[in-house]
Amino acid sequence: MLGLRAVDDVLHYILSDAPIGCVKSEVSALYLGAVLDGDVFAERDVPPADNSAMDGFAFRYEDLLSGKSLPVSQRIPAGIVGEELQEGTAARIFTGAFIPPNADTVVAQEDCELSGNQVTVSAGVKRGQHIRPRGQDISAGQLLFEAGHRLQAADLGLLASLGISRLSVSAPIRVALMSTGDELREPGESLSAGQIYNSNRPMLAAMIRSLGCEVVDLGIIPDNASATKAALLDASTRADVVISSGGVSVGEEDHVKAQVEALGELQLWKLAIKPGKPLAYGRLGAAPFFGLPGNPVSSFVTFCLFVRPYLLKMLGVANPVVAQWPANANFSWPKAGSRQEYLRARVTPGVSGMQVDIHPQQSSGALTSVSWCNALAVIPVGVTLQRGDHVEVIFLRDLY
Ligand SMILES: Nc1nc2c(c(=O)[nH]1)N[C@H]1C(S)=C(S)[C@@H](COP(=O)(O)OP(=O)(O)OC[C@H]3O[C@@H](n4cnc5c(N)ncnc54)[C@H](O)[C@@H]3O)O[C@H]1N2
Ligand code: MOO
Repeated sequence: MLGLRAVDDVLHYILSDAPIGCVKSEVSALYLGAVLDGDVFAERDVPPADNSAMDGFAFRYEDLLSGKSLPVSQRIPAGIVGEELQEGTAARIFTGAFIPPNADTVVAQEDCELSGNQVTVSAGVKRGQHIRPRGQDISAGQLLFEAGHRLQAADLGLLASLGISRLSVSAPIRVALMSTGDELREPGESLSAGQIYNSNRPMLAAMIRSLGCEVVDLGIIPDNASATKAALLDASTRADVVISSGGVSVGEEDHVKAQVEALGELQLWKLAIKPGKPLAYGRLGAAPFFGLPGNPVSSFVTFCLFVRPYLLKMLGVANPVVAQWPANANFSWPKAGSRQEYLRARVTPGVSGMQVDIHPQQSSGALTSVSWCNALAVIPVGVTLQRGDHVEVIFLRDLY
């Protein structure tokens, strides 16, 4: 008998059930969200040589002690290697240019006076100033990333600074996406009476792609047993993971669950969560299956909380579960619920910490609340809140 299961138990169960090691590795051009297959060590120093942090002049510190003007003996733009600096002379130098041998100090041009070819320093100087030393950012041999790290934008820049454009990463997971419902039409099509537009498809597809996975888009599937069965079968042969939305509740028009049971195995159904109670999880042959509830907010929340960490775990990410942060409720929650609630919330900084407001419309059909929010506020089972009470939030920016 499958009852209402607690959110944390379900998360623990599905993550320990996620097939790991089945995703192939491939040497690939690097991209946002790529998951590294092995540790990455630096093979060189960055920057590769001492270089100037300023546009100005490079000197031997000793030559500045007299305060006399010095002749400029060479000009070193970035990209040009200078010659050894002759004693008693200065080098014109630009930001990023390598410091010539024998020079040890740079003075910004604002602190110098140039008269003809003679330069005089007009400010106090410290030995070694304005020089970025070789290896200041990265030293050869340094561990940069551990296996399972997901590349962020700055990581792509960091790897590029080492000359790395390709690495072994987890191959993208193919995720089949089907939207069930006779009432659904795609944007661009005209609507007849009783019909609505398919909002889950672009939303879920975007979230799947934001994880570096590929979408196998099966479009809209009608609400009948044979079409649902055929689509699930097709999906399970073409994809590594199958995701449907809609048709997982208890009505006789809800065919997904029965067909998953007929074709494979239903391992979980019905969670103590709001929105998203009828989430289904199981297997279609080798392919894991997630049946997300049709209500758009329920689809969004269950994808973020369960499917996202599951796909990341399959990709090899070590800690796929998103963090919850402490904040202060700027609302009251007088009625304790029997399901853990994920309220669409907006978190703003305040003098006494993060302040959390909730959207006035918390219906699981109201996507405006998701567009409006920057966080989900987590209200555990049986909890009531007064304004000012501690509440935990999940930031949406951590989910993409
Ligand atoms: N008698 C009961 N009825 C319902 C229960 C229940 O326990 N007993 N649970 C409710 C809860 S909670 C949810 S959540 C929904 C989930 O139902 P389904 O997953 O079967 O979803 P559908 O019935 O197909 O659709 C629900 C709702 O969402 C709209 N929808 C569906 N797909 C899309 C889409 N791709 N884009 C936009 N909107 C979509 C659909 O038209 C319905 O309005 O069940 C409750 N019922
Ligand atoms: O669990 Mo449902 O998603 O509340 O509407």
